[in-house]
Amino acid sequence: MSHAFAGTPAVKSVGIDIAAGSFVALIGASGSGKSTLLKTINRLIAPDEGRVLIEGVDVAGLAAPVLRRQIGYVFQGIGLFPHMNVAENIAIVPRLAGSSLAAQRIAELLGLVELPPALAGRMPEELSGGQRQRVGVARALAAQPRLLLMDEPFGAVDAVVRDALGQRVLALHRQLGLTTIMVTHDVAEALLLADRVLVMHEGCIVADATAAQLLAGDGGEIAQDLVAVPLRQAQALARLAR
Ligand SMILES: Nc1ncnc2c1ncn2[C@@H]1O[C@H](COP(=O)(O)OP(=O)(O)OP(=O)(O)O)[C@@H](O)[C@H]1O
Repeated sequence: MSHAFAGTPAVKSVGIDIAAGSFVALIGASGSGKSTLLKTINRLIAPDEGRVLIEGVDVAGLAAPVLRRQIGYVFQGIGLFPHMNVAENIAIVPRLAGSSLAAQRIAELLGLVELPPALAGRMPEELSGGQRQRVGVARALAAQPRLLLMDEPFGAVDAVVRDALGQRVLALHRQLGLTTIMVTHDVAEALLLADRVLVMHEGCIVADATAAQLLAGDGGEIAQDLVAVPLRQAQALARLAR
């Protein structure tokens, strides 16, 4: 599958097969094509060449509401609607598909991301950055999707919140039996959460490995350059702690 913007290739003949139930992280330098690849899955971008199949069905042939119910999407920069309260934000995908969410279901979704039900009536501006990220995840899960796509879901929060959110998403991935694909700039996060790491470089996938394989030195030079950064930091911290 390929996609170019005004003649400039962003994704070049990428072919991947993702097993149901896996947690895949997509890492790589800025501009390497991660978001473009992710967006072809829920048709925010249509590939110029090739197809995206979900359980054998070409997404190009699915009606938008069907696709949105199947795929939860956590936007880069969260993207909560500022004029809607938390409950309305969470209910937006089912609403677009013509159904509503009961208050009890909103409370349940807030519970999944460890937020109190009382937050349902708050506006996004009245939430902390971490709480907004959690609402973004709850919204993505509202239509009970089987596939969860996340584009840099934990940007702009401190390391402690980021770690807690990552762990929560991993727990939900397991609990709900999701297939999860996450774009992240944080290589340590990718290694800690994902059972498969794809490394993109200039529109191509240059490595496809498990965290253990990458940490053992596999995956090639570009992958190893990325992995070296958190490894060096971890080693330096371990030395300091001695
Ligand atoms: N809407 C667009 N119009 C034109 N070019 C675009 C558009 N979106 C992305 N690109 C270009 O396509 C290439 C891949 O972008 P993409 O956003 O997929 O990269 P990325 O790896 O997700 O980057 P980042 O980590 O910075 O989010 C880049 O060169 C980018 O400038």
